[in-house]
Amino acid sequence: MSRTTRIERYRNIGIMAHIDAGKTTLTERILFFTGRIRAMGEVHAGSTEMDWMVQEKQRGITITSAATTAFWKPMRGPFVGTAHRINILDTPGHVDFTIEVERSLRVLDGAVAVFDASQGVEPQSETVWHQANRHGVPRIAFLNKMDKVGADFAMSVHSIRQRLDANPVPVQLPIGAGPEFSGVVDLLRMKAFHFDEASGEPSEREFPEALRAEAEALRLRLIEACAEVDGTVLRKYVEGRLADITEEELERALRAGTLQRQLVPVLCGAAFKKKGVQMLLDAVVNYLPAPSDLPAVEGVTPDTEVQVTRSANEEEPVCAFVFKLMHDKAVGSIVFLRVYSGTLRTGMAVLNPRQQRRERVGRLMFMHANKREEVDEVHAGDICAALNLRGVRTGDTLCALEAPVVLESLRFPEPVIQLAIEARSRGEQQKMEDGLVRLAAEDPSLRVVVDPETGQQLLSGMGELHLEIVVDRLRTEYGVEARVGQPKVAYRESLRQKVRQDYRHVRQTGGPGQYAHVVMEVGPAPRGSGLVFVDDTHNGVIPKEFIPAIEKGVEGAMQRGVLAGYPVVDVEVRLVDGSTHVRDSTPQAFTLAGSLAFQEAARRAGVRLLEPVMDVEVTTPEEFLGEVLGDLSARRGRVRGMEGHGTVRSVSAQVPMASLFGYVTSLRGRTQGRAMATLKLATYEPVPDTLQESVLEAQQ
Ligand SMILES: Nc1nc2c(ncn2[C@@H]2O[C@H](COP(=O)(O)OP(=O)(O)OP(=O)(O)O)[C@@H](O)[C@H]2O)c(=O)[nH]1
Repeated sequence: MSRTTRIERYRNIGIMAHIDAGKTTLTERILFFTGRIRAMGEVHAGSTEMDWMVQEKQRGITITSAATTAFWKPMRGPFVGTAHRINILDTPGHVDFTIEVERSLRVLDGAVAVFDASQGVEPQSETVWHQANRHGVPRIAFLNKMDKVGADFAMSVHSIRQRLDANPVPVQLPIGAGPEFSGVVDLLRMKAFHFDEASGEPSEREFPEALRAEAEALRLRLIEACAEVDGTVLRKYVEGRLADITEEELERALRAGTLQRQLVPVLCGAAFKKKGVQMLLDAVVNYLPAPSDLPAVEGVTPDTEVQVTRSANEEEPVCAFVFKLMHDKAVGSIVFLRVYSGTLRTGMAVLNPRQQRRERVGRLMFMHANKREEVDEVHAGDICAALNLRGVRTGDTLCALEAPVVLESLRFPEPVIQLAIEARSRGEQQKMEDGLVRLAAEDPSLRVVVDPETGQQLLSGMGELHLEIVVDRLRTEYGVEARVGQPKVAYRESLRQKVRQDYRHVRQTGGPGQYAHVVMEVGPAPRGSGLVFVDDTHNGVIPKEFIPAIEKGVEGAMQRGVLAGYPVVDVEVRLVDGSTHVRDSTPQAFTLAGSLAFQEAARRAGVRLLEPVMDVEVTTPEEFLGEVLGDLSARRGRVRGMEGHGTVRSVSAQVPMASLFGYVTSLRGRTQGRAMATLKLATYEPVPDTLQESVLEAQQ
């Protein structure tokens, strides 16, 4: 079966937004209008198609980004009447699930940024927006909830410009706002459309003269933005021939400007009322890129690390990226793939260079929320799922055997909190371990290690909600009722100063002996550098084959921690001297020597704890501002900024994670549920010495 839709007619998009801006509702409406589902699910009733995991239904928030496919024929614009395949990745808005956003942004080609038109840009939208900038994702903006009291189109556009430092270009102007919201003016065509109350269907109506001046002004702004990217529009604009500028020219310029990320077309509507959704679909096709519009992806060859590219073409050797794993009771492990080049067929052998494994491609399918459509092959541009790829991990590349390539992996966020859990019985122990292995494979922002002292499993993750959901999934999906400790801060350890360490590991108790001797300088390295290991030995005092063994030993010791079992970070180790024994020196002996030498050095250098410090953004009604500020300072918080419009204030502060447990709940309590907060990792800072003592005592 060859491909059914040409690659130029693909749009791989994500829908990104602040919690509650209406992503899930919008996605449901898109699926409705594109004919994939008949009855629209309502988020409240817990019956939507995309939010299908049990926890999602209970919590009404989107945890997993599900992928789904829809077909759309634009009603206007350059592609009018041609069927386009839109692959949609739903992305959660909660900051605890940033890995989900990150992996979606990694594989999608364009995005719709949804905002609540009564709020404008909210803190979480800023985070996601910057993530999208980092990935170079072209965007269009949808100002949702225009029907809500307080909806303000101009304020929202302004906040996109101010807070996101973007270039928003309205292509529509709403007719009415709040309960009076009834339609839009299309600024390219200068025509007015009315949305049917029941069906949301747009139909042309008489131009509202009261909006004429505002519409003209916005159209001029649109033309100016287009003139910056398109020569023809520029010429006509400069010559004052505004009336000669055609709809086609504006469409072309808007598309080019969006693809080059010079501008962001802005549309509006009310997803809940089905208003504006079809026009948004037109804009997705008209302004967002097809895979073939984008530069070829870059990767490196596995051994020689030579740069190579793969373009969105099915004749090229196959290359696909694993962006997500999911475990399914019925079919086992589901691997989500974005195919960048070539064709992947059932039964074909492919290479996974990072794991140095060959894999045979099993069943292939397209996903629609939790339903599946099996296919024999998938092509460049597709987003699909594959079964029975056993050795695969998130961030891996799958490629043709004869043309190996590794694409850049995903960035995994740092965990900030830790939770000890324990099975209630021996019988459950194994079940719990299996469950955790699977959950950690699905979610690379979850780390699981065994505490060597207590034998408990230690989970670390992005926040309280994140770990709460993991424990919940253990119960519902794996039937394990675990005993759960209090959440704790995921500290790190770092060295205070540089020391020289001479370490000789000698063992001669019958049988073959062990001998390894290393001399190294061990000290702190700049933030974020992990382990910098330098071999500075001369004249082969330590043969080259033992060097990686020493590094491995150091790495292991860093992972285990020296002071209180937290990983040691940012270390420079300079191996300067050493010696070997003809018979008794082995890689194992050198690994041990590396590990013990590091531990000894770290103890002498002194270790201090680093604590995660979070960026906290609180949005609160003005009347609670004093209360919120007082509470933040009691939590060792530093307020960094305050702004606000109307009676709402937003405060940004940095607060140590250690004093943030239960913050969101307590904030709600203090403000009658009216203030909201988002937390994300800002940095790691040394714990004050006086506090370090008490943290360590509490550990005992
Ligand atoms: N007034 C109004 N409410 C809307 C509109 N769209 C969505 N909502 C409501 O806003 C709330 C949040 O909608 P969701 O679709 O769950 O938002 P979300 O962004 O997907 O939320 P998360 O999945 O938790 O990130 C729900 O109560 C919706 O009914 C709209 O156009 N107008």
